[in-house]
Amino acid sequence: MFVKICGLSTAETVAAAVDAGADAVGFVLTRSPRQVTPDTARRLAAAVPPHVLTVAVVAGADVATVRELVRDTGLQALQLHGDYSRADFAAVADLGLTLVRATSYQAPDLRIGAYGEDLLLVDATEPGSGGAWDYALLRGRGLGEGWILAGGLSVDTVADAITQSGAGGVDVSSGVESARGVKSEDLIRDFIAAVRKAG
Ligand SMILES: O=C(O)c1ccccc1NCC(=O)[C@H](O)[C@H](O)COP(=O)(O)O
Repeated sequence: MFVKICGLSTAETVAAAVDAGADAVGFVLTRSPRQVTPDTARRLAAAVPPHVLTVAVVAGADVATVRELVRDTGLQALQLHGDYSRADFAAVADLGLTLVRATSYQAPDLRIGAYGEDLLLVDATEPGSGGAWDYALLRGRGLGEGWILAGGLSVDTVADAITQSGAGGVDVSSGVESARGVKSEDLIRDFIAAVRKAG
C-alpha cells in the first residue's frame, strides 16, 4: 500500500513521515494553509531519501506558472489539481517528473493514464478540505493498478476506506493535523501504522 503524506511544511514533520515509512511526501506550492515557497520545498525535499517520492502539488495555475514553480525545486513528481487538459499534461511531460493527476471522484475519465499521467489521485471535490465521501463508489470501477485514494482520511477511517474502495494507495493531509495547516508528528506516525496494519 502506497502512502503519501501531503501538505508538509517543516523539517520535523517531513522527517516523521520519512521515518514512519511514507512512500511519498507532498509540498503544496499553491494557495493553501499549507503553502510553501518553491525554495522551502527544495530545502525540505533535500533531506528526503531518494526512495521517497517528493511531490509538488499545484492547483489551477497555468502551465507556464506550473513550470516556473517546479523549476529548480528538485522535486520528483508533479501533482496537478484542477481543469488540466490532456494537452496540459503533454506540455509538462518534458519536465521528466512523475505526473499525478488529481481529480474528484465525480469527474469523468477515472482511469490511470487517461491524460498521460503516471498516477491517479481520486479526491473529494475540494482538495485539502478534509471532506470525506463514499469511498465504496469506486470499488470495481477498473481505474487501473495502484490509484490513490484521498479526501477526509484519518487514522480512524483509513482501514475501512481501503477495504471499501479497493485503492492501492492513500493520501492524507487534514487527517494528520492538530489544527488546520499544522501537521502532527504523532498523527503522521499513527496514520502510516494504521495503513500498514490494514494493507
Ligand atoms: O492541501 C491543500 O490545502 C491543497 C490545496 C489545493 C490543492 C491541493 C491541496 N492538497 C492536495 C492533497 O493531496 C490533499 O492531501 C488531498 O486533497 C487530501 O486532503 P485531505 O482531505 O485534507 O486529507
